[in-house]
Amino acid sequence: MIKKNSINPDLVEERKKCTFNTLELTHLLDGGAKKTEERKSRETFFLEDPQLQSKVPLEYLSHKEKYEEAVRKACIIFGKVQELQNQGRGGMDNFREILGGQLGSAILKDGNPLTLHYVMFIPTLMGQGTMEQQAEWIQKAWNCDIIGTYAQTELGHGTFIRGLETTATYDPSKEEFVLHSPTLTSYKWWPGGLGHSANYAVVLAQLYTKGKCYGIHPFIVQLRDEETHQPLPGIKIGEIGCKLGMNSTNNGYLGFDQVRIPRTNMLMKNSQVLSDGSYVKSPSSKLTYGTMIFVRVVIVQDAAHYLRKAVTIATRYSAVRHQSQIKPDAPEPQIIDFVTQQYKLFPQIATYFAFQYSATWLWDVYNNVTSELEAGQLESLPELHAVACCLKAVSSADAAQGVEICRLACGGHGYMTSSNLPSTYGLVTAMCTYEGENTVLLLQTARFLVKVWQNRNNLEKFTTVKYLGNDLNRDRPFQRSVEWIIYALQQTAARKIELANRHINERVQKGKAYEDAWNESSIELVAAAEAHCRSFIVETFYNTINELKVSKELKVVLVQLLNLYGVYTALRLTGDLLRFTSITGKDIETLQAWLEELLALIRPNAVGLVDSFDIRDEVLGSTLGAYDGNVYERLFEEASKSPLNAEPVNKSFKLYLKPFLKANL
Ligand SMILES: CCCCCCCCCCCCCCCCCC(=O)SCCNC(=O)CCNC(=O)[C@H](O)C(C)(C)COP(=O)(O)OP(=O)(O)OC[C@H]1O[C@@H](n2cnc3c(N)ncnc32)[C@H](O)[C@@H]1OP(=O)(O)O
Ligand SMILES: Cc1cc2nc3c(=O)[nH]c(=O)nc-3n(C[C@H](O)[C@H](O)[C@H](O)COP(=O)(O)OP(=O)(O)OC[C@H]3O[C@@H](n4cnc5c(N)ncnc54)[C@H](O)[C@@H]3O)c2cc1C
Repeated sequence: MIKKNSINPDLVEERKKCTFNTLELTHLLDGGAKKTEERKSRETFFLEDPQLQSKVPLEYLSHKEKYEEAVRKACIIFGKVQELQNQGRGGMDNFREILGGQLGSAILKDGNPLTLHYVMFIPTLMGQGTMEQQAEWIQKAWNCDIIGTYAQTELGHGTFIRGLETTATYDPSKEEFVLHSPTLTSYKWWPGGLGHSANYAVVLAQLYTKGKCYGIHPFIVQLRDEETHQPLPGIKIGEIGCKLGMNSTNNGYLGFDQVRIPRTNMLMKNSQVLSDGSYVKSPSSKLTYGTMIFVRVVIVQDAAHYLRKAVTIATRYSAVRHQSQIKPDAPEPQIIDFVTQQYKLFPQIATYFAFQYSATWLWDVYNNVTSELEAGQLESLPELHAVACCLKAVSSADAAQGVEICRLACGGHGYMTSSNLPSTYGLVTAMCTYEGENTVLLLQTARFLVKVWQNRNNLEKFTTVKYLGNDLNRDRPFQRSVEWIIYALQQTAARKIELANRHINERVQKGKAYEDAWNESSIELVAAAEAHCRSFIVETFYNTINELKVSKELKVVLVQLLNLYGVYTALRLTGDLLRFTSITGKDIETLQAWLEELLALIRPNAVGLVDSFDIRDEVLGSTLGAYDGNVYERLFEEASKSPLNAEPVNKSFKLYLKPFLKANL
């Protein structure tokens, strides 16, 4: 039914209006023309493989069938990844695309049961294993001779990992650890792939040796027989059931009944238990948390990718959809011409760019700090932890909200699963919880900020908090510029940190314990961490755009997006700006007028911008967002796949409706 090769005329017109070269932007976002070519070839390699097509839309499968289909595809995908590696075409880009929102969510729409193997099991072996342990385990894991997961969270504790209850007690007579789950709440609960896919796990447990507890440590534990996949003796394992989304990830539970593992299965790069049971301390107890930092860093990139996918769908749909009237007797406009619609969409486009640049910055810093840690230098770890926590929290929260705004922007059709917006929301909103619940992570950033604030005469060693050295009383008069907005956001963040710190101190002076004072001030602390993060994101966007070497035409558009992101952020924080800077009501009107001007300036390039993201139709997976804009034909085609439409009369008519109708005659 879909008219092949026919592009919706509205989209044809939109593409004519574009003022810059979309290919130039595609190359910029990919990191160069060669990278674009490589990405496209990878996409073709995966997306055009007939084995990776699904006959029936996922939504119509049962929970069990979904899982089985996901495992089938996951095995093919990673078989293909190994094929690429053998051809010398392997590398990080493959993994990022295949496990994240860029490509992975196209093939496995509702999560991948093997993700944790690559995203957490292997990185933990690499980051926490000694050289000998790496030699023993990593090759097996890369070859997929074993499949692992990361089992940290328990039924009773996810956030407070010092409170985990699983124990690993050293028995020097046999040189073994005994893993045990002493209570129901100590059962591991949530690890991806744990239910029925993984046969190994890195298990985080409280280490006991010589009668003393040394806190949580990572252990490699075999869960299932390598041949039969039967759970090993003492292992109680299963899947935790249906969730809001990610229903193919096979999140599982796990209990231990006195399970023995060799001493050498404790990952001992940072701390060790010697054969006689003596404990050798790590240079920092927080090195055990290294894998979590890694995943928080990659989540920022993933959040950006999901957001650009959603906004591509909603922008193309808004260019094709006609509804209502702006003037009497005028034809129904494209809904993208309603300014309120532009206000829903264009800030999401700008937000994607903002997150993309922060994600790139964070990835580079993460790699530098990791090299420093390898060399035994720990100085930069607290700042990396603080910035990774707040960027993970703000990007996941804003992306989830942005995807929901895009869904609402598509009206009723956005509510269809075939729009792919509901399931995208399911994937993105999970990010707000996993890998550290967002409020908790913002409080971690606040802890760092308060400490820095208390020692703000000594800011040289930091990168992200230099502004805390500025004189808070030095006012910069309002200007309609991003530079002023950055100043205002930093001023707001600094003031909020100062206030929260002051309120903690006041509470302490009134006799409260510091921890209680902290808890009572925590609403302000979270707000301070968020403000700090927002000022960082705008500043990073600004610095990146200033350094870009691109054509004049593209630069103009990127600066418009930067300005839009800045003014949109500022207007969302109007109350804060009025409170912490000398901005006036009149100045706010100026910002509002600027926002409206920017929406109008971006309007002709909206479709061009999302086209530049160059997301294939299979990756969008949406009836509303395809490149050709044949929305209504696609909606009909998808409706025809409903199993209820396979027969004109459903058996429920005979069974229930007919007798019911008769009874009411
Ligand atoms: C192969 C390539 C792949 C590419 C892939 C690309 C695709 C992406 C796909 C993504 C899919 C991802 C799927 C992942 C699924 C989710 C997995 C999980 O949730 S797993 C489960 C995830 N679970 C969670 O995330 C649990 C969240 N909970 C926690 O992280 C912690 O318990 C806590 C941080 C909240 C508190 O910890 P606690 O020990 O009580 O700490 P205190 O508060 O007492 O602070 C003490 C001191 O420690 C400091 N510090 C703290 N952390 C760190 C750190 N990481 N570091 C350094 N320092 C740190 C802190 O600053 C403080 O310093 P100071 O002030 O004293 O100087
Ligand atoms: C889809 C998904 C996949 C996951 N995959 C894995 C996995 O593979 N491996 C794994 O080990 N875990 C996994 N998890 C678990 C995840 O990491 C935890 O759910 C997460 O860290 C939050 O912990 P929690 O569930 O205990 O929440 P809780 O900490 O109970 O949070 C509940 C509320 O309490 C508040 N709260 C808690 N502590 C504080 C505090 N100190 N200050 C202020 N407020 C606080 C929170 O802000 C929140 O509002 C996954 C979770 C999800 C949803």
